Amino acid sequence: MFRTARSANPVDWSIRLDSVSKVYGSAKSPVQALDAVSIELRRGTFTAVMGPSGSGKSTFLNCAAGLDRPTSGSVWLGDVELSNLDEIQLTEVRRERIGFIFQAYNLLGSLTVEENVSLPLRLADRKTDRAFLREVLTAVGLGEHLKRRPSELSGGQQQRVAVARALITRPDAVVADEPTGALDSRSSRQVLELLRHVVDNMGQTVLMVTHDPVAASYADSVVFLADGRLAGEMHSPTSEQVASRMTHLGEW
Ligand SMILES: Nc1ncnc2c1ncn2[C@@H]1O[C@H](COP(=O)(O)OP(=O)(O)OP(=O)(O)O)[C@@H](O)[C@H]1O
Repeated sequence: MFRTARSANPVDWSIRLDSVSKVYGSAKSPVQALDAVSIELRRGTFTAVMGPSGSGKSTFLNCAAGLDRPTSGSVWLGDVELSNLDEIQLTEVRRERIGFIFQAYNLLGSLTVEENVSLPLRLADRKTDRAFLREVLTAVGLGEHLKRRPSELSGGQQQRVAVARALITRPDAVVADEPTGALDSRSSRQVLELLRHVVDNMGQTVLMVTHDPVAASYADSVVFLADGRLAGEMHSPTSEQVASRMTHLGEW
């Protein structure tokens, strides 16, 4: 249903939030995790989300990627409004149109590199395009390790498998929650350069939550959150500028 609408009516943004609020907890003691956040992430751009602890970054990412439903407001993935979807449709959208990268890699230990990467296609009952699989594995620098299992790879290599897995469905957007949080600085740099590469050379849209100003400096723009609200945006950021802005936002 949504596929037809997408091709008939292309839109500029990959992800769009219109006045999204999220309230957790009970009516007696509500926690306003997001407060009327509106933003448009254009296709083919790399956006980092930063903010003090508890400012709503993960909630923002989860709402943007359909992992959580806003209390009010609307979230669009291309021309599909996620709140109009039932749980089955939302699961399908997440599986086929969004690539996920988490801090803990979340690979399946019993599967090889190749099997981990093609798993989203098998789950969606889609045929694996061998040429694209090879292209993606080469892009992440793992073309020589197809038959290895995650335990035989370094943390950085495992995260690059996770990046390949996120790309294999050719999603509308890739969302990454602290993708370098568990990596040393060299492996972090490789993963960030890879995310930059998929934006610049594969036209992907990337949304990344991070605590690290150096990681944020790889993005085209940084969105700052404070107390669940948008607290500014920085284009072509340097790590020094990001660190300085964060210091002004409070403890982080
Ligand atoms: N499931 C939940 N139930 C109740 N409150 C929640 C829940 N998830 C998040 N919160 C609260 O919502 C607010 C925003 O949380 P969120 O995890 O989005 O912040 P964050 O910026 O990602 O934090 P951190 O940097 O520490 O990971 C916090 O006050 C948090 O305690």
